[in-house]
Amino acid sequence: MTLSIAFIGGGNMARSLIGGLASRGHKPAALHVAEPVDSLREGLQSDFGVAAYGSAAAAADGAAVWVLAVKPQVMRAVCEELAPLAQAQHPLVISVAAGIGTRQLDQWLGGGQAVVRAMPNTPALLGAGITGLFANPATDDAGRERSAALLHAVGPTVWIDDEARMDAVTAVSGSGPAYVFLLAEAMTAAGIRQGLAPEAAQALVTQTLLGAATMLSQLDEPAEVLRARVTSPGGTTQAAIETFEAGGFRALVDSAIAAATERGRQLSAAHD
Ligand SMILES: NC(=O)C1=CN([C@@H]2O[C@H](COP(=O)(O)OP(=O)(O)OC[C@H]3O[C@@H](n4cnc5c(N)ncnc54)[C@H](OP(=O)(O)O)[C@@H]3O)[C@@H](O)[C@H]2O)C=CC1
Ligand SMILES: O=C(O)[C@@H]1CCC=N1
Repeated sequence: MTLSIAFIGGGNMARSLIGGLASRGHKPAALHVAEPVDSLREGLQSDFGVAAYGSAAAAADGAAVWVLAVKPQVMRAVCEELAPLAQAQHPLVISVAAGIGTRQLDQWLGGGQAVVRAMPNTPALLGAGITGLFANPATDDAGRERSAALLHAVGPTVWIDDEARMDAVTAVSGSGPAYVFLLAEAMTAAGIRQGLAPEAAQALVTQTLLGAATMLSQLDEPAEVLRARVTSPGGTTQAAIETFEAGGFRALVDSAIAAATERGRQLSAAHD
């Protein structure tokens, strides 16, 4: 029997997960979504054939797994609305929200719930995501296996032992695709400034990022070694890398990831 899964919130992240699950053969009728925005709800229905609802309780009622995919700022209100149903049905609850902790989620849902915190990323849409997972003590082995299997449909999963580290997972891989897209934007604009046609610049940048990421994932060699192989002494790459280093590239990346990690902590504290 296909597992019935209710997504509460049908925005960017839910769409990526639903798209990934649907394309990997999960029965669309077993995927329920609650989403207040008409256009998003209708789009999910027409694109993936899921059952879409305007209210969280209608989507969640009877589902074995609830995936909470609303913004952190509305999570408390959503959980408190769902608490009576959670107490009656005790689903496996998986939250993908940045910052919000399992203790908070459990408390807002009325207590005694199996709660898994998951941090996926949008490449899940193409089955190319990665998800960090943390389970609260009320989650049994079956619940851990079930949540890992669900997220594994859209990419590899990594269990994180210390929940505090989930903010670092969020900062590195949850937000990470946006950093790569920013790099793509900047490289494309720079290529155009050097005289390339926009379509050519975009094609060159996209395939370069894909090729480099494929090398990182398929060759058992560290980034540093792969970089050295591109960098001929006194050549073009060296000129670029020296410019990056002189501009404080590594320190900037470090500060950006520290800021994202800290924002996760703040989101938790703000909703305690
Ligand atoms: N986007 C990403 O790359 C990632 C996001 N996340 C996490 O996923 C969560 C969702 O993010 P994202 O998808 O980007 O956000 P979105 O705003 O795109 O999606 C959230 C959706 O939930 C809807 N919503 C609000 N209240 C309710 C409710 N009571 N019941 C059902 N749906 C409701 C929102 O409607 P409305 O706009 O009207 O409020 C919105 O359409 C966040 O907690 C985020 O931290 C995690 C990993 C990666
Ligand atoms: O920006 C955010 O807060 C969410 C969490 C990770 C990616 N997007």
